[in-house]
Amino acid sequence: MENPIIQLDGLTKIYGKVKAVDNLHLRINKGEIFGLLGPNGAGKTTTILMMLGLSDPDAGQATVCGINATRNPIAVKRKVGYMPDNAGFYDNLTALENLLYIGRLNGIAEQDIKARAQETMQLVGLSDALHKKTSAYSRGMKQRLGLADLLIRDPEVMILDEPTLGIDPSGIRDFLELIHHLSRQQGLTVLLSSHHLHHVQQICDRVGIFVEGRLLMQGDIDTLSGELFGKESFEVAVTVREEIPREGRLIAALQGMNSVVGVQVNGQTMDITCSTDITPELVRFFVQQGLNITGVQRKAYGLDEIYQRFFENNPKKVSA
Ligand SMILES: Nc1ncnc2c1ncn2[C@@H]1O[C@H](COP(=O)(O)OP(=O)(O)OP(=O)(O)O)[C@@H](O)[C@H]1O
Repeated sequence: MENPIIQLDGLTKIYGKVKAVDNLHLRINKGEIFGLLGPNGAGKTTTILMMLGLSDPDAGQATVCGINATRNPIAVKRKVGYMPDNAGFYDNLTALENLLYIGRLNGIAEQDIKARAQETMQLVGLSDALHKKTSAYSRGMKQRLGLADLLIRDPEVMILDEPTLGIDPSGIRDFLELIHHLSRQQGLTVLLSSHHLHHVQQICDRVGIFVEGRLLMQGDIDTLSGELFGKESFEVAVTVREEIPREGRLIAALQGMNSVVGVQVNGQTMDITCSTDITPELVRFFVQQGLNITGVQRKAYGLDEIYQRFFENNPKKVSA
């Protein structure tokens, strides 16, 4: 059900001759995790700054939590936590001291601050490192502390600019799971920008592909995949013990099956492209043919393929 907490209507920002953001319309629902994807210079940061009321649009408007961000930036800042890609802390202070400082700056009552800071550190999995100076924190720990910095202010929306940048691969998954968990547990709306498609894919409910200031596609992964791959949405690789002839009765029968779009033979593996997921029917077919299946793999198109296909279809956008 539609329940937009972020509404961008015709949002436009022009720098000289560059339309950094060009007539952007976007709705993000309460509790949703939305991924803003796009190459460098696409206009992601400019959009975020306008949503926070830190940059004035040349046309259109950004409404966040029902507040016009341009007219009332202070009210928006109370509802929205923003983590830039270079969030910094006072290195000579401990993590707890940093959070207490942020809590005070944000007007949290003195008698509540310590308990709130400790509770928030627990939420982000840093309870054991409360008294460590942030100079000794790894990049992954700093990003968790960055989340704590937002959460202590009890936001309704979190905007995270390239949150996984610089975190080692094993830490990225945990960090994204944490964002997902927090969003679901607290009903938090999350907008995150990223270049890392397969990371984003793990947790985003919907994504938008943003190029040269324009949102060119938006939707969940299945919808985007359907739009770009159409009839070739699924690929099933079936491996059998026997060598498969490249032509003949078997291939013709497969090609005649409903929703099969293409068949390719590679030794003992057949790659079958189809418009619907007919994996069970394919398995049954192979067994009926007396073949010994040793492996079945269904490949659904992910964001990497979606992105690649998008730019194949729109070569002009590659230069962006
Ligand atoms: N203050 C500014 N003055 C002039 N041009 C700017 C300014 N800020 C951004 N731009 C231009 O606007 C366009 C969009 O930039 P923006 O930083 O929003 O992109 P981005 O998608 O966030 O990219 P990145 O991932 O590199 O940060 C770029 O062409 C950039 O050069």
